[in-house]
Amino acid sequence: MPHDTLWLKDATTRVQSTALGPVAEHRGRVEDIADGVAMISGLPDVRLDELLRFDAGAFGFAQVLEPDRIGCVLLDAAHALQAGDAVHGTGDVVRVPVGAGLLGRIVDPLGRPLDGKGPITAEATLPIERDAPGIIERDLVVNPVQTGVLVVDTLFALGRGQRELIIGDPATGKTTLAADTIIAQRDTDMICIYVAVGQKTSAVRRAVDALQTHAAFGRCIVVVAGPATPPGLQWIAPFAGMTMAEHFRDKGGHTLIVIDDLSKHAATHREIALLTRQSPGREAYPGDVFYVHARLLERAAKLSQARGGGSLTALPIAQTEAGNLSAYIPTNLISITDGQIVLNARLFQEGQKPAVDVGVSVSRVGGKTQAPALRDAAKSLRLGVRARIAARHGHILAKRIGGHPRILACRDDPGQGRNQNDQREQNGEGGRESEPCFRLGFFDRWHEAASLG
Ligand SMILES: Nc1ncnc2c1ncn2[C@@H]1O[C@H](COP(=O)(O)OP(=O)(O)OP(=O)(O)O)[C@@H](O)[C@H]1O
Repeated sequence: MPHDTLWLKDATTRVQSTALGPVAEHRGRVEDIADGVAMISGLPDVRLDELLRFDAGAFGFAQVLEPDRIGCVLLDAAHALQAGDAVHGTGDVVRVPVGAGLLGRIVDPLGRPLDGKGPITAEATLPIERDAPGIIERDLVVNPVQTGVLVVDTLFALGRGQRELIIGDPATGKTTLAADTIIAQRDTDMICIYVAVGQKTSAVRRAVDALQTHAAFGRCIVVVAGPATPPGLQWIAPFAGMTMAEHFRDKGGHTLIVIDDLSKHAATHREIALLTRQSPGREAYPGDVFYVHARLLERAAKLSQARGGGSLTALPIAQTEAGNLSAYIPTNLISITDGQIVLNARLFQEGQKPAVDVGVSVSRVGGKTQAPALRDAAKSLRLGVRARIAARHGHILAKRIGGHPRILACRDDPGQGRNQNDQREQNGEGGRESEPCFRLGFFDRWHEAASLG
């Protein structure tokens, strides 16, 4: 058959197989745009978290659905957008590339390279929001994660699949502790993901330099959402990092994710919530901030053998102000995680580095990964250190004396201790019992209180 006839046949087949009927398409309209958030009308079928495409080429995702409009969080800079621009729903959610092609790379939360080393070769693209493994799919945390930091590995051991919070005031060595942990994995089968949310570029550079200097970068992925990036990108960064980590975990591998830090992520969540006019709650955070972090960290897990036996260990970082662990976000994160390593600004200033506060740090599951002899030694060491701290700072300890539980307090100042040495008695069960059930005494020195037992 001559060439021109072949072409005609091919073209005819293509035209016949093309649907040329009318196509209905919803086009929304930007009503208002400011500070990385756009309010959009005219897209009634859009679903929560759906990826939206603007005619100018930018993307965002639906964060708030109201009857007549949508709060869309932008993933690109807003300067090319304005009120009146057309918007389309994509029917998809935000996805990130995953796979070994990301190792040794610095990317943004959408997996776009930031290191100038060319495009990423992805094995797949997966949604940033995925369900956490269910109870049947999980296994016990039994394998250790060595951090290379003696005080952590002995007193607050970590296990694969654990979630351990690193918390402390600004510049107390939180990032350094996390970076040391990543460096300690360089000769193991652990893949590490470092997610920097709203961190200064110089701090991220320092962490990356440390990883490169110690030859640990080849097994790492660094996800960076700097303070100058749109709030939407900062918001998705921990979720994107989790998806990248889960890919290796689901193939039976072992991964460690460091999220630096969730206090800044919570602040971004608050900023977006206020801009989309959601009701503020405690400290002006919206009511769902606990759920956001719980559903994120719940994705860290040790999987059962039936699911491949992989693990995802999470080291989220949080910042405190003046050592206040009872602020809203720190208490949320402490209750979500399996323990916390508290870095103390005073210890740091005294030159103790890492400035781990043994008195208030804890690892709730990692002890099971230690050899029994080491676990016992660590327990008595912890108690000894805490007793000394109590003696120095007047902490209160509970103790059973003569069959009755008593609360003992020690004071640094001998005079003050003596003055308050009146034993106050408190009847149990609302005063119905005649025998005193608790006694509160103040003692000058810890050994005085301890000797009562
Ligand atoms: N174990 C350590 N030994 C020596 N120097 C340390 C140690 N830990 C931290 N530092 C130093 O303390 C400074 C602050 O450390 P780092 O950036 O890790 O703190 P951070 O708590 O993460 O700070 P930020 O709150 O700004 O994120 C850095 O200059 C770092 O080099």
